[in-house]
Amino acid sequence: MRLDADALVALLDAEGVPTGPVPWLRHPTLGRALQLPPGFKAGQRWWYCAGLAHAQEAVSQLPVTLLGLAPGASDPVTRVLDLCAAPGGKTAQIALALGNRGTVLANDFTPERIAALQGNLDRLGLVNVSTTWCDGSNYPAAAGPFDRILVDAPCSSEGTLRRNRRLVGTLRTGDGPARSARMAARQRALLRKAVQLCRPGGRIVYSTCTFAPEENELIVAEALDAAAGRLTLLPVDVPGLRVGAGVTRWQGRTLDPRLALCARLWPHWNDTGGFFVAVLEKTAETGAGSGPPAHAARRLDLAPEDAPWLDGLVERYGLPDGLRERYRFHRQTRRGLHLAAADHTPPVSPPAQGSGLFFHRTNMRPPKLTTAGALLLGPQATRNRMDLTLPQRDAYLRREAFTPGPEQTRDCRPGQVLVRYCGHTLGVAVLHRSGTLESLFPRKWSGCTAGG
Ligand SMILES: C[S@@+](CC[C@H](N)C(=O)[O-])C[C@H]1O[C@@H](n2cnc3c(N)ncnc32)[C@H](O)[C@@H]1O
Repeated sequence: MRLDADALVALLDAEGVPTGPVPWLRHPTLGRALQLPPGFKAGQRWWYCAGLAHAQEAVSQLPVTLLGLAPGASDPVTRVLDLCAAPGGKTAQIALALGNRGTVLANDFTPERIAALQGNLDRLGLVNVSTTWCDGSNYPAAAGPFDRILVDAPCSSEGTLRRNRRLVGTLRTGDGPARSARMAARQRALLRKAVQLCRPGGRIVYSTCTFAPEENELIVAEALDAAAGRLTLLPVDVPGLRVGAGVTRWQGRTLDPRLALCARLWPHWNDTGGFFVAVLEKTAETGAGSGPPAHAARRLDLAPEDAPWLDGLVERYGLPDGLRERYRFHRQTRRGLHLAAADHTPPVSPPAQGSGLFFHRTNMRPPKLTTAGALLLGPQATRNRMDLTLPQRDAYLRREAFTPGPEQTRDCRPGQVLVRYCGHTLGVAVLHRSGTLESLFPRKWSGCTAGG
């Protein structure tokens, strides 16, 4: 989030949107979360498009809070793998909890879902994430080891029944056990891989949004068995959250009693979706040898021939010196330039789909700062920026052209300018010599056109 909770409450208050606290949800770096009214469509609001905040079901925020991402200096967390990441709500939470620094690898199996994930990361200005496209159960060992791994596994989604009524029909067909068995094979392989990739002393959180023990406790039980005492199940103790114990008897079988430490979230207990979560700590290496080797890092350097692109942007918008110390600028594609956190070190293998944020499109004339780049760098710009009125803001988000007043354009030369509303950057526009302002707000982001 680009706004802290108090500033967001004030903004929502001014728009007549009531909010309440989520008493059990508080993170040392992220602060507190807000409860929005039922059915509220955050994705259509201007502040959402400007990347000021993100909306996510409350219970879905639990796994990341249990990863323990802000431990003391003696146990620094800098490398995190999100093995089943798309569309990226939890990745964003991880990246923000690390203070937009370090290295988060966000992996998924489905390319279209990776594109949605990248869209969320771009909107929120997250520069410490590389995305990878792999079957998580075959994730290359060369990428590890990781301090923390989240396995938010694909599942039969029974816990989403409250907001996904179509599931009722599916559940009535009675093929639940067969579906769970299919899912379980994938979940088992994903958790096994996570155990392999985690460093000794590191932590793995396994979660699903389903109730079936075959997809939950039985998967964790197999991981504990395979680890032969070198994996510890930690209790889930979240003040203010009522948590059910994991099942230890199922279909006439008595299971490992430690499984009671897993957490079941029943919808009627905390007014949330249904959820399952287990927190595992790797106490020593589980396989033969001394553990996964340190990964080979990919270089993210700005080629000398690309430096003028950056200089041009700094000049146009009056950006401060020191950007090169703050970010690693680099070219991943012919389309343009990316930037990543200075200490972001993605591995050579698997190759990243994207590292950091695509900020400057250089394959067009004139080149263009992307909207994601504008949202990130805009607050540091000192010229060629323009403040919009409320009707102009909505016209801009609807990609409509309009003519701003002379007092609005005083600070701007014709060409590309940054547009802002209430001090928050919205994106890029072209100020024509005729005085017309042409919106360059991306069509694919215009779920936001309702304004409000
Ligand atoms: C529950 S969703 C993840 C939700 C995500 N963590 C979030 O918070 O937005 C499960 C994801 O796992 C992905 N998936 C399924 N099988 C996979 C596999 N073998 N390897 C990696 N990802 C997989 C699916 O494409 C899906 O995006």
